[in-house]
Amino acid sequence: MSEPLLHDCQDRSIGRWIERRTRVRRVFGLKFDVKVEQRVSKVMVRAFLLQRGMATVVASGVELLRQQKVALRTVMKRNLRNFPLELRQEEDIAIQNHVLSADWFKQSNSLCAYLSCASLREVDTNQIVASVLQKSDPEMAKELYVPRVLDREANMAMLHVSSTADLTTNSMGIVEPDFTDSDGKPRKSVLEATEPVDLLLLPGLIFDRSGRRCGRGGGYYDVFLQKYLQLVKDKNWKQPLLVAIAYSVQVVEDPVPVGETDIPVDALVLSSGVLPISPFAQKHMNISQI
Ligand SMILES: Nc1nc2c(c(=O)[nH]1)N(C=O)[C@@H](CNc1ccc(C(=O)N[C@@H](CCC(=O)O)C(=O)O)cc1)CN2
Ligand SMILES: Nc1ncnc2c1ncn2[C@@H]1O[C@H](COP(=O)(O)OP(=O)(O)OP(=O)(O)O)[C@@H](O)[C@H]1O
Repeated sequence: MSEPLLHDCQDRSIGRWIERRTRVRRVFGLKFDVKVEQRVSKVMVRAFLLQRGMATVVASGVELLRQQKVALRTVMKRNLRNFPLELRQEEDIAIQNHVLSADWFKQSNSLCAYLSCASLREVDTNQIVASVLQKSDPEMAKELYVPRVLDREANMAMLHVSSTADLTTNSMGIVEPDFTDSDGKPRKSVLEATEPVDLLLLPGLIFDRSGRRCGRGGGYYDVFLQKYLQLVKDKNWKQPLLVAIAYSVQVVEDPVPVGETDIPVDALVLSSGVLPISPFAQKHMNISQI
């Protein structure tokens, strides 16, 4: 077998670590002619090999998919850490403006949105959440549901909030609502609601232009979406629009590896504009593709 050369890799993700210096390294018993500016960790090499189907690790099916995702997440978290703050802030503003000015957003009556966590380098949702909760502009007045983790088994609720006073930061640094409102009444939950939601704004770590999504590995959104889409089917409700918002660096060229439980998004909102992907999005978002 010819030995793969790490410096052949032109991926934006891995290319960052390539420089003019050449030296030979042994990783997983293979000899690599590597040009590195930083220490190449085993997980980087594994990501590179897995991406090219050259994995020396014996794994198949579900386990291979899990390893591919772990490797991709490691690379993407590093890319996000290296993404300059000023660019990130510019994209935060542009992305939220695209959402706030879109007809599909203005016309929605209810939505689920995540509450962004700065230390996780998630696309900021504060302007969107503030606009919805402000209630002074009738076009922006909407019912808002936000996630609340229930357990470590990937279960999460989407609970109704009507004010930022309803929110507190949990031990993981994620802002969440209490289970009860200020009157001590249980909050309305999307999975027990009598009305459908129109729109879901989803977080994620890695996306491709076909709408494949890879999250942080908890499975919380995949499980929630599976339950909610089943409810929609059972109740004969209208389909919600699944929209992910992402920084430019989070959209990769190669297909994101996915399994049967991964639910694709209908559209992406990037700093460059809205990218409708599914026929449903093409029909309802009413804009030309970017
Ligand atoms: N803002 C926000 N809220 C959310 C999610 C999310 O992704 N973003 N979730 C979506 O599922 C659920 C919570 N799931 C989470 C899963 C992982 C981590 C996290 O901190 N992950 C670290 C690694 C931690 C570790 O490996 O021990 C990381 O990704 O760096 C946080 C929340 C519900 N609420
Ligand atoms: N609908 C589901 N039912 C049961 N288990 C699931 C479901 N969806 C995902 N899982 C499990 O959850 C774990 C994490 O899944 P995955 O890596 O796809 O999460 P993720 O997409 O990164 O996270 P998230 O959905 O929270 O953004 C996997 O073990 C997966 O099998």
